[in-house]
Amino acid sequence: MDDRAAHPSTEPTTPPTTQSATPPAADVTPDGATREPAPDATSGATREPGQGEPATPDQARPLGPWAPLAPDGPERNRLALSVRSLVKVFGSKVAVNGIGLDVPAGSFYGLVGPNGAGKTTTLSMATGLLRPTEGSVLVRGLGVWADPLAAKRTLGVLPDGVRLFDRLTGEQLVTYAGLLRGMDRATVAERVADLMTALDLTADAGTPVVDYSAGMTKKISLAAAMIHAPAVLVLDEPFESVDPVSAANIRQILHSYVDSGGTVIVSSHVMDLVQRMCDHVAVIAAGNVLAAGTVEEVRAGQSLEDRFVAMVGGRTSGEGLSWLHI
Ligand SMILES: Nc1ncnc2c1ncn2[C@@H]1O[C@H](COP(=O)(O)OP(=O)(O)OP(=O)(O)O)[C@@H](O)[C@H]1O
Repeated sequence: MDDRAAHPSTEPTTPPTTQSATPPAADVTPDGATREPAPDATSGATREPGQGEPATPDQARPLGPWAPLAPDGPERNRLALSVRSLVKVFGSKVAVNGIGLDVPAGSFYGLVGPNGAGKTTTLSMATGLLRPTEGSVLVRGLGVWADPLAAKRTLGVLPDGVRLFDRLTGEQLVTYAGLLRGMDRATVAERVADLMTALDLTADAGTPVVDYSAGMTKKISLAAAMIHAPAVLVLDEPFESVDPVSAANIRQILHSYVDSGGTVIVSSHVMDLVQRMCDHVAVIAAGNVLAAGTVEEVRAGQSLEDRFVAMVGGRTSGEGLSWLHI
């Protein structure tokens, strides 16, 4: 079944993304607020502890203390994420080469690209985990690097390859993430129980995360990213190592979240999954956006996988490995 058909996006179609010549964002330090951000238990990044009133989980209306963005407002207010001329250089390596992306609010947005394309680097800069060499990022109109505390309040992030406080149990880790977000203990306890059930982790709630399998670790990280019901979820490879039943449950949770007005940005290598699950997609290769828009626009009548291979190239015949043939 086509997941998207069952869960249509709440946002009108937008034209394919174009690069922009917007000048780089100022290299601004946190905005002079009197409170220092607390270390983040789940990602090692800094996050702001104070939050608005926690909301009651309710799939019929927005989950968090954020209002849906007005579909008829100015363009920057209709975008959950807006990336302009983003560059990241590591020594002599240009990992991200002037990327521009517009993610409509209320969309389920896929980011695809070959290994080393720059997806993780882009998402890390978009969520304030990695400082860009150049460029600007707005989350719901708030500058991630100009106004990091305000921008990060609206984000839930599942980073790739970032250490967790894995001596905590799964339950403790997610509880800690909720408390860092300034939520009250009763609400945190309620949501932790809900998340453990939804992600099939209840039986392992008391197990240290260091003893979790790769898939369980992915799921507990996802729970920590969702506990405060953020407006925008940025998930780097959320389905990697996750079993098919858990993956279906997670997809259902994410679709309900999008239906309620939330935005999901997800990176994945599984084209079929992205085609079925997402309503928008961007193809990245060698630090550049090759195509971006609705899934229908980007795949242009082909399967997303065929379109991806045609755009990205790099297929080899496997010749030269004759020694492997038995
Ligand atoms: N800290 C770093 N120092 C040096 N080079 C880096 C660093 N992080 C990433 N790179 C390089 O930047 C490029 C993009 O890496 P990135 O992890 O963003 O790719 P990706 O698209 O997420 O890849 P994959 O699909 O394999 O996860 C790669 O060539 C990588 O080697």
